[in-house]
Amino acid sequence: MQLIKNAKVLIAGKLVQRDVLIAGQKIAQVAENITSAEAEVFEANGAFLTNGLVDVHVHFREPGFEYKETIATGSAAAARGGFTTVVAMPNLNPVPDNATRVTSQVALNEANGVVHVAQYGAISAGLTEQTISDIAGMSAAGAVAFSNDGKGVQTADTMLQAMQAAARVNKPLVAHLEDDSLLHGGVMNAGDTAQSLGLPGITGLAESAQLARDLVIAQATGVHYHVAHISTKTSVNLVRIAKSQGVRVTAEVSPHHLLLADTDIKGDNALFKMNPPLRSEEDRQAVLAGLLDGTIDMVATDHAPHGTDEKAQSFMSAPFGITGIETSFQLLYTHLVKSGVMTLETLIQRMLDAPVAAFGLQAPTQIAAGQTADLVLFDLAARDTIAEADFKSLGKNTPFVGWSVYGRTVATWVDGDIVYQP
Ligand SMILES: NC(=O)N[C@@H](CC(=O)O)C(=O)O
Ligand SMILES: [Zn+2]
Ligand SMILES: [Zn+2]
Repeated sequence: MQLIKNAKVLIAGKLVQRDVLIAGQKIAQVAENITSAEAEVFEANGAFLTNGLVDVHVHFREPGFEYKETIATGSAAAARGGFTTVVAMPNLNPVPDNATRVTSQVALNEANGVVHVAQYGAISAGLTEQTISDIAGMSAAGAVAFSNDGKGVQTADTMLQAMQAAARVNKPLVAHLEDDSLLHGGVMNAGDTAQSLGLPGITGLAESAQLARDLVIAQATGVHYHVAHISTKTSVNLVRIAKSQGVRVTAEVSPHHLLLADTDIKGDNALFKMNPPLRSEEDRQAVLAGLLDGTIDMVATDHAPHGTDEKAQSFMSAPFGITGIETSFQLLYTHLVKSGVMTLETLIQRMLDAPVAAFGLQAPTQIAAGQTADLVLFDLAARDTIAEADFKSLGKNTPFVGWSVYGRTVATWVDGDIVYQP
């Protein structure tokens, strides 16, 4: 048994002192003052205790690209970031695009993850085929949702079939929105910064045109359609309208699209290269407003580790993607909560309750007797400077290195066991 003493938990929007007793994998008791002779005491010193955060969009790279990340390193990074459940994307090699491969991927995640690692199945073979995969078979094999993340679904008929199949198993169909015919080799947001750096731009249309198409098909099929890494003002408006029309749509936004715009890119630095690209300041404000008013349901990091050499290349040739799972809570706590843009309660809703509800995940959202002890303790007063050397992730590719942040992770528990401590 373990006894967490003097934690602060959120009750009706207020931080309230509580002790939490853990027995085995579960919480046994929550009260103002618990004493136990047998339990090992963990002194929380007033740190903030919440259920572990949930990230529905990570890339763990195993199998196929273990030099970028493995399930062990990615999940250790997740634990350090305060996450106890993540959902891993299928852009692997081999791609989990049939029931057999999903079965082995689920087993690999379970064997190597220090947190709960749920798995996406691919919509189509190799992420690019126009014929859809066996969605029902992958669902039975344990896939919790379906996506071709990394690639847009190019034809409406493929999307229609995928949505019909996902609707039949009642699991989310998650869209990486990117119309290849509108890309023209772009590497960053089309705009003044791209102009001045002499780099080819990606317009917001590459995202929003496909989104408009998908929302209409989603309405026709009744599927739960989820927008990955939303990035433009037009997209936010489209989701807002669709919700008002009763379309079953949810959306996620990444920490980097909330905190950065293309105007922050000061030169040819590929640490700022990701897909979708950092957009305009107007877009950034629109996604933030969307997250605040609930049009955008949740934060997801799109943790996308790459090799240091790969990201040291120029903007033209480096791969798209930035890491995020180890820095997201601290960055958003510091720049949204501490700065007064949103409450801690809202941030936790967007990083825990909303993803669990939307994806129907097993993760606990309450600190109460009988609940699974997936917990994280954040010291909201502790200040850190984000440093590469501290990362558990093999990916060091983030432009947030050097940023000053609050909200250090003090400990993370999964199924009652401590899986991270500094
Ligand atoms: N976001 C990215 O820039 N890259 C992701 C793919 C993706 O999420 O589209 C990756 O797998 O590296
Ligand atoms: Zn994507
Ligand atoms: Zn992704």
